[in-house]
Amino acid sequence: MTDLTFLPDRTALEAVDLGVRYRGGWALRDCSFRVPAGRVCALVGPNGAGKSTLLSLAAGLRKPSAGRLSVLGGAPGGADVRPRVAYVAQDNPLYPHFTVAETLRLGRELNPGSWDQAAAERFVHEGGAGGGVRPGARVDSLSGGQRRRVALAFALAKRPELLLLDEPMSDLDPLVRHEMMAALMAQAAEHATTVVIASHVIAELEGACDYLLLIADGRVRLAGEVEDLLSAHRLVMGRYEDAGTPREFAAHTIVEARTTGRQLTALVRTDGPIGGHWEVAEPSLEELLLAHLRAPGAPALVAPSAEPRPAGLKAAA
Ligand SMILES: Nc1ncnc2c1ncn2[C@@H]1O[C@H](COP(=O)(O)OP(=O)(O)OP(=O)(O)O)[C@@H](O)[C@H]1O
Repeated sequence: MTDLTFLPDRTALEAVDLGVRYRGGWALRDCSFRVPAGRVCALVGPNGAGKSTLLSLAAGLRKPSAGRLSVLGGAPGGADVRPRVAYVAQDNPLYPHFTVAETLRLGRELNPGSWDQAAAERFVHEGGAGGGVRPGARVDSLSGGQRRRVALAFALAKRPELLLLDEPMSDLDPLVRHEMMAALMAQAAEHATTVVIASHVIAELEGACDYLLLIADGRVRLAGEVEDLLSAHRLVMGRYEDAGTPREFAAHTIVEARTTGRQLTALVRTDGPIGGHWEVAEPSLEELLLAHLRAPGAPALVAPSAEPRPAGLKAAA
């Protein structure tokens, strides 16, 4: 985990009442949250939740229809913020007629102060199990996974303060996926880069991310330190043959309860002990996320570290 002792109060993303409306309706609605700097934040939610919309707002490619978003304390896409942010969209925007070497040369010219050519080349060419990419290869001759590798190299070599990644591993083979995730984590740790990574692959996020933003239907459902969110919940299991809710659960918030035969499994939000005969454990990240995704009516939980501090937004206004 990144040592944050030297980043006491900085904020990477801060949203207050943020909304984006397309023709078909609201893609994001009343979103308020904060992601402190130096975190590796998982951005999770079902298809159509608004994850890509949020990342494109943070990259300055789209304007909010309501509310405000600040990025590294400034306006998204602003002249002082843009050079400090790298964004890898789902479709790997690269120039198709450039070679890989030309693409990296462009990166160096666009980012003269910060570009790390050695890291870019290492990232692109050192493909384990044949995943490396030749410098002379044209971008439009690359496979989807090879193109993704070049796009990630381009973003990492910029040495951004904030790295926004939209489904970065989706078309990579398992070995390259592993290698890329390790490189991302190394970058985050060495340079205290804030990473916001949208992904549906929870196994990939578990262990890598220390912060979580779960959105569903355009609204924030969970936000905060992964550790805090996990410890605010309990997975409760046991035999239960009665109708209705077990009385021991009455003092707690039930996120989701399911019965299989006589076995009841519930995810409960609690800050106190759960009495009775129940087997109680802290959920895994996957159990926490799946229960919330299956229970869209459960109340939202925004941990104190993820609450926006409106003073921080003045800079972006
Ligand atoms: N350019 C657009 N015009 C109109 N509606 C859009 C546009 N882009 C996204 N939407 C709608 O906004 C909502 C959120 O889309 P978004 O792509 O942000 O979701 P997502 O969480 O990234 O989904 P996925 O996991 O499928 O990539 C969806 O209902 C989508 O149909």
